[in-house]
Amino acid sequence: MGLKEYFQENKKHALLVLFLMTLTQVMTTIYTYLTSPELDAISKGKFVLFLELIGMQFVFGQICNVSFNLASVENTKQTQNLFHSVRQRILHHYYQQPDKVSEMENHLGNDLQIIQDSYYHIYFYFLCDAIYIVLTIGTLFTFHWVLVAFTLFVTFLAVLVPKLMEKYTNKATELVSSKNAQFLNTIEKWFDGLDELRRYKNKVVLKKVIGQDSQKLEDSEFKRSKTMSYVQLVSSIFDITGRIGVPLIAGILFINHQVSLGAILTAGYFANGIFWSVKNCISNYVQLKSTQTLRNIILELQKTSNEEKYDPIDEVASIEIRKLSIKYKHGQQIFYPDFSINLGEKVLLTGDSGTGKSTLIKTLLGQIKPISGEVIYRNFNGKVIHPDLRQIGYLAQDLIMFPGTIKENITMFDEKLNSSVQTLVDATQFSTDQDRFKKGLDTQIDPRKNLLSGGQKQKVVLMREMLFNKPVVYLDEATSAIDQGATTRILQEIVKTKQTVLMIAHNLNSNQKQLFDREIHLEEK
Ligand SMILES: Nc1ncnc2c1ncn2[C@@H]1O[C@H](COP(=O)(O)OP(=O)(O)OP(=O)(O)O)[C@@H](O)[C@H]1O
Repeated sequence: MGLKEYFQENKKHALLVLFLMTLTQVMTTIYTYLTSPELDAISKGKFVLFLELIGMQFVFGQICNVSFNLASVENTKQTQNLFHSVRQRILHHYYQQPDKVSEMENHLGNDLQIIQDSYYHIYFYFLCDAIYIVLTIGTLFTFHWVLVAFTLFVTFLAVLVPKLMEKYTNKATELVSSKNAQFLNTIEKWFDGLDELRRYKNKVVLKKVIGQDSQKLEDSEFKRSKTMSYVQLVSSIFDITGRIGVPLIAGILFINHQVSLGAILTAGYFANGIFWSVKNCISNYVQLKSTQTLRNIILELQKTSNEEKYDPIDEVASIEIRKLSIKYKHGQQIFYPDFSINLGEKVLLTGDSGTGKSTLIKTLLGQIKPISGEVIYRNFNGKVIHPDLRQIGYLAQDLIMFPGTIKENITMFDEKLNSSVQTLVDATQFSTDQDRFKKGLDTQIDPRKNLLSGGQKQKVVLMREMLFNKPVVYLDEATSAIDQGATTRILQEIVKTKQTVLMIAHNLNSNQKQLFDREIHLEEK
């Protein structure tokens, strides 16, 4: 992510910014240059010419002022449009490959802010300075070539510095980003359990872990700014040498009658301008380069969002597991018996706690990779297929609710489905629950607050599942908090469908169990 993307966002607009920048610097150069004929005019007693030159200087100064501010505003507009597109693409990436939320937050917040402040914002001033340096060095030629040679020599030395420091500054910026990600990650993990910490009055542990990561983040920020300061220190040495050197050489040339009196003063102004700009360019270049790794990461995130090719989920005719075993990092190996589930079958999965029921479903969903054996999905011809496992209906034990009304949580915000909701309310016996809320199904839900009871949440998510009627559905304790009567009614609805269903449940009575085609019972091995 860099200048290329900046231009691609809106070429015409980017060119306008470049034009306004160049105009600003041309006007600044002329503005400064006019000091020389002004001084020559006044020293020769030509007062009218002197006034005319002052008038011209005023006009050029104003044009410079207007064009600079316009360029700055237009640059912000272009950058913000680009960032909007980048945010959309990053969101798309995480939508397809849901990694950790804190990682996405870090990219969308902190990393984009670093790129904004240390790249696009800086680039604007970097280019302004670079254009100014080229123009003023060119103008120095009109005085004497020795001035140009000296300026180029000092500039060359000054440019070498950031090249040599690049590796260190880049590393320092990366460190800030990774420490920030770690900090957000810690906050996310610990704040989920905030109520529990309050319950046990354990603020100390929270302060300690957050404090440790915050300190690391602070240290990395300090290290980065220390590295940047060293670069600035070295470039200041060249800055002073250049500013004093140019008027000194111009003075010697004046004594030798090779330049006019006005040239000494103007060359001095130019030297100030050039070396001020060179100093800025160097520290800006270091900042620009320091964001390189980060910009590459953001660029990659935007690229990897291409959809993989999957077989449609409605082609699944059977699900088979063979010699499957799973092992968590610090856990025991779990072995599963071979079995297959055919199209439309309703299978109940039971077993003691910890025998690996939830793990099996996660493996069927491709969320966990087995250490041996395989999960095979086949189509109607018995051919192995690779369906998009994210399209399978899945009710995890942790139910996902969204900020919206109860109805929207059932229809997944698709208003066209509103008319089907009432049938589902009857099928899940949600009407008594619904009556407990003043606004019924239009009650707003805040996922962070427990407005709905466990059973009510399960009914809402079950209604969502029934409404979308996915060909394959995995249910993990989806009715565990629902009363027996409603559970029977819901199961009767589920077994009526054509869906292929695998359901984990431990609290079903024998009548409810009989609704299933068969039961697979897992045992500890
Ligand atoms: N993320 C994890 N990391 C390490 N071990 C895990 C993880 N998740 C589950 N386990 C372990 O794997 C084993 C199987 O867990 P799983 O949740 O699949 O069992 P289960 O049969 O669904 O249990 P329950 O009926 O209590 O929900 C357990 O011993 C558990 O401790």
